[in-house]
Amino acid sequence: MKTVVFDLDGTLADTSGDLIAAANACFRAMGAGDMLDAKDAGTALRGGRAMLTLGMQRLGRAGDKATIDSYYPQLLEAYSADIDTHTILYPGAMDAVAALKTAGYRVAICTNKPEALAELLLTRLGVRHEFGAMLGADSLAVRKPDPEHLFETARRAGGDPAQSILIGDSDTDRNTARAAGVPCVLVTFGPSGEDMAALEPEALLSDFADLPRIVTELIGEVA
Ligand SMILES: O=C(O)COP(=O)(O)O
Ligand SMILES: [Mg+2]
Repeated sequence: MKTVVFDLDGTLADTSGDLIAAANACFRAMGAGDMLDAKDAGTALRGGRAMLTLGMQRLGRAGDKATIDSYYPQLLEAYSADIDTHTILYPGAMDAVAALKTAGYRVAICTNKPEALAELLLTRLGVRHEFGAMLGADSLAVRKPDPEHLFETARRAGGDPAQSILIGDSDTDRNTARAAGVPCVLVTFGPSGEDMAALEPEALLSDFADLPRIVTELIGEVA
């Protein structure tokens, strides 16, 4: 069974606002001010450690890995307390998911967000039940860019891993798909949109309305 596997942050949802707020709560707890703002959305979509690392650089403490490690749990706690205040699904994302399911594809999510947070966010957004499987960063012993994370996501959705496709927004997603030997579609509507073409995905996606057609072109129709 052919499976369309989606990344979450920066692909299905713009989570950057709530992620930045959670990171700033940590910097305030350190006695610093808000170190990140909306212009740091690209860093936010790479996850909590990326945001803490950038803020510590701005504080002139770039090498302070111990502080980053010690504040990471606090960041996750702040984030889970306010996970869907600013977060929105990208326009047309769920219409594309519905169209893919109607066409017979399995749909699933493979994210490097911790599984419990991804579950919470998808449930709050009211869309968890739309996906046949959802694997997070800690669901397996490996995570993206290890291709097994993608393969196991497809399997748990009832799909054939070799007949999957990954829709993502980052070099991690691109590298995962390449290691898996499956096509990759990268979205261009996020903050790093103009950099996506340089990663040479099999297709670029600027509007979710185009996704069903692109998927069929790349992995074929469901028989
Ligand atoms: O939180 C991260 O590291 C990124 O999450 P993603 O894999 O859904 O983009
Ligand atoms: Mg992403």
